[in-house]
Amino acid sequence: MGSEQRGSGEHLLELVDVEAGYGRAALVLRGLTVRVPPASVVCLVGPNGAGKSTVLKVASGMLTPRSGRILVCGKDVTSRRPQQMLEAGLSHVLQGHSVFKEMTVAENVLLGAYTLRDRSEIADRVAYVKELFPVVAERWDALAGALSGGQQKQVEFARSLMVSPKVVLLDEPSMGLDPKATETVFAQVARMRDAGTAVLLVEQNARRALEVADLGCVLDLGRVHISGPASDLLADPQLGELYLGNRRSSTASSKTLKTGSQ
Ligand SMILES: Nc1ncnc2c1ncn2[C@@H]1O[C@H](COP(=O)(O)OP(=O)(O)OP(=O)(O)O)[C@@H](O)[C@H]1O
Repeated sequence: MGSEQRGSGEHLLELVDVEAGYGRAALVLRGLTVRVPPASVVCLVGPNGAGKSTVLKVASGMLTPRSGRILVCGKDVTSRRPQQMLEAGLSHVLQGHSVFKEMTVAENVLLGAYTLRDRSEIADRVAYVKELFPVVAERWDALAGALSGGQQKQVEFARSLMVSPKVVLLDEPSMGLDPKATETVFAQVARMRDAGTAVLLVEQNARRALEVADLGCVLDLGRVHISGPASDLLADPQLGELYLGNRRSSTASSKTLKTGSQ
């Protein structure tokens, strides 16, 4: 087994040489390796259909890989079911809006605690998410449907944090939001990271997401095409033109970018 296939234990989450697809259709992920270090935001960018959301589905157990390994803190959790992945420390915030609009903010957030039995632990987590997301505290008893799209997204973040995950998997959190709400959501992603929860982030808004991220991976055709510090991806003129909508760019800093996996 090569070093690429062994878990280092230094990362919270590792997907190593993962191949995955849907049913009998062709593979979507073709030997992909992505690693999430502690207290970091790792952003996956790339063209439509590259397999970004599929990476998150594999990590949360919604899709079983055909080969490769998934490790959480060095422990092999490959092929576990969604609830077991949640228990291992991986919490998935799906694309689109998943709040229950006819329920209160409190009820929505507490749904994230359904696996917890200890009342004092639940109370501690409620206090934690209320502090992290002030709007959750302010609108605790309101119907979730009465909140704006950006506020509802923060309710989803709060729900995902109730189980004290090691890594939150965020799929397109800015989708459908106006620019102001998008800014709030990205600021909250940074706050989650700063408060100690690592984030694996998929975003169409690649430039803004890389500004928040520590590391970036450019996916293409189910593999990591380039990876490195997010600031270097942002500064790379070729990547800027191909993936970030730059017309032209001034600085090239490709020396810290790696072709392939992190
Ligand atoms: N449930 C599914 N069943 C069959 N094929 C699927 C399913 N979900 C995704 N795919 C296919 O897998 C490929 C990768 O999709 P995925 O959603 O992971 O890409 P993506 O990089 O997140 O794209 P986008 O930026 O458009 O969201 C696409 O060809 C897509 O059609």
